Amino acid sequence: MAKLQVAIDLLKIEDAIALAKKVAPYIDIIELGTPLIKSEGLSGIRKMKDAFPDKLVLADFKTADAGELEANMAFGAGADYVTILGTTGDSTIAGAVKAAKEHGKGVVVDTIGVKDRVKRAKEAIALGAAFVELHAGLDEQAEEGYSIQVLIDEAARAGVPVSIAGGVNMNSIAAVKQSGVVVAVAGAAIYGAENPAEAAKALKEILNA
Ligand SMILES: O=C(CO)[C@H](O)[C@H](O)COP(=O)(O)O
Repeated sequence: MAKLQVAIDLLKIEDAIALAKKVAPYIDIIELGTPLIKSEGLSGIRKMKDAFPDKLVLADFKTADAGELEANMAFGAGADYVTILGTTGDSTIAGAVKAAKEHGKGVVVDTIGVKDRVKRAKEAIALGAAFVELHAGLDEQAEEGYSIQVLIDEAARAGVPVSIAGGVNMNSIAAVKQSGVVVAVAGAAIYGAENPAEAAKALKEILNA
């Protein structure tokens, strides 16, 4: 069954933890978004893990270099997963995987900016990534003509464990599930909802159906 990951793109850890408290019953992975980590630092990861010791916590570092060092920083602060950019060289991913193995944690490779996401996903899994995020970032989503369908089609033919991020919401979640993802990532559809708990519950119900 696909997991539900909430991407928390807020800037204050107190707000992020308050949101996570509302949605936790329906969420498998709590993601500290890149802006949140830049705003709050490693202590934000520690605070989130301390508040939710039974949840998987993902630090969306989007690391571009020094993979082993940065992954060690994330895992040392309590993260269960760290993201590494797929546009980096293989050695950066391999370094992060080495750190993940030492900590018993996982690396997620983020395909933001990658031209051939399916090809890179296969390479990243071969390097030891836990799963690969087929991702259209906030800027790409804002571009004219963007459709999450591209990611859904790629997930269906990837043949390796992938998540989808970039516009997962009530309109797309059924197709996202159908594509065979291991994780569906929802940010604005949850943190921007009038009732985040209801939004997370509704997404989770479709994933579980
Ligand atoms: O990592 C991110 C941006 O780089 C976002 O958290 C991710 O794209 C989620 O997007 P959305 O709010 O559309 O669900």
